[in-house]
Amino acid sequence: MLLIVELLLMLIDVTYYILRAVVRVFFHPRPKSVDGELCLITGAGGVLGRLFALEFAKEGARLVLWDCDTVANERTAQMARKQGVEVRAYTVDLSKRQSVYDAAEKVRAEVGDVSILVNNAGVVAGRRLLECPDELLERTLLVNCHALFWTTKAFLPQMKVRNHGHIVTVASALGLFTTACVEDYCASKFGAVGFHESLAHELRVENNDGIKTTLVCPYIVDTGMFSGCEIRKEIRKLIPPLEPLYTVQRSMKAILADQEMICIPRIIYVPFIARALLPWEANVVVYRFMGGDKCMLPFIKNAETKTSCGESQAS
Ligand SMILES: NC(=O)C1=CN([C@@H]2O[C@H](COP(=O)(O)OP(=O)(O)OC[C@H]3O[C@@H](n4cnc5c(N)ncnc54)[C@H](OP(=O)(O)O)[C@@H]3O)[C@@H](O)[C@H]2O)C=CC1
Ligand SMILES: CC1=C(/C=C/C(C)=C/C=C/C(C)=C/C=O)C(C)(C)CCC1
Repeated sequence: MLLIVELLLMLIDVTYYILRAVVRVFFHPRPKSVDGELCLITGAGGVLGRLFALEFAKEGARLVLWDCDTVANERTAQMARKQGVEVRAYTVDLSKRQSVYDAAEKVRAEVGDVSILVNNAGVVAGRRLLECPDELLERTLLVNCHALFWTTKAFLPQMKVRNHGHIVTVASALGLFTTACVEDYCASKFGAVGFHESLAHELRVENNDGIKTTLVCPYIVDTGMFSGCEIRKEIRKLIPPLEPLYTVQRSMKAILADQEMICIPRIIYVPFIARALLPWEANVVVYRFMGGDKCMLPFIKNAETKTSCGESQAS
């Protein structure tokens, strides 16, 4: 009897959450305030990181900016200060666990407890697997995936004490489905998605419901990180690369609405669902038709591969 009652209650909840998600497509819930919150953004010297910093500054958040590129990070800090908020910039190499823990200790001592963590930094090797130095492949995993563990371990304890906070993971559409020649990147972003989801479950199971999580999965963004990557011409018109500002503004809407996940644009949910529903070969023929199978070839050909922390190296 109890089982049947619980089953019915569960079905009512499922229906409620589906309807709520549909309604929220048309009517956005009121955004929460982050005024005065301490927000840490990784990769803040990069394109999306800088825009996240400026958007959070607009909302009145105090900022802690992390990047391995000191000059670019400081530039972001200067731009954000113009919005009248307190900003501290730190040079951190996210591929080194100790660098993350040391910087986190400094932040706690010099600024205070972080309540919003935006894990945004990311890299890609941009070479064919068999031609890529092991260190470059390893770096992708360290920065895009392992660093999430260290930043979260560093800042979650203080969020738990107050049962208040927000952890944002900037993953990728390539954390939900895959394409050729970006094995390092897909593995790291699938890892990021798995990490994020498990953490979200843990927070609920432990009743830390004041700590919110948001997973951001964008399609190609015009930041230069994947320059050359393109799909079939006719389909490109339907799904063009995203504008960086649009991507960050859509992400901000989701974050401020405490939305658990966002695919940008929404059409990206389709290949994500198709990957799970269709046989592998069926997905392959769709990818081939849309030019999704070879979309990275011009990118890896083109790529002047960046090595860790601002240096450059021709491929
Ligand atoms: N651009 C795109 O098409 C998409 C991007 N994304 C994700 O969005 C996020 C931001 O990307 P985007 O703004 O385009 O990329 P950028 O390269 O512009 O920014 C990434 C920033 O992270 C920094 N960074 C790299 N390695 C480290 C490290 N070891 N320690 C500290 N900082 C580091 C980079 O520094 P440096 O320049 O010195 O390497 C750079 O400033 C990434 O996670 C990316 O995977 C998701 C979907 C699509
Ligand atoms: C594979 C594939 C596609 C192309 C996806 C691309 C090109 C994704 C690029 C994502 C990037 C660059 C993410 C960075 O984090 C389509 C045509 C959408 C649908 C069919 C399957």
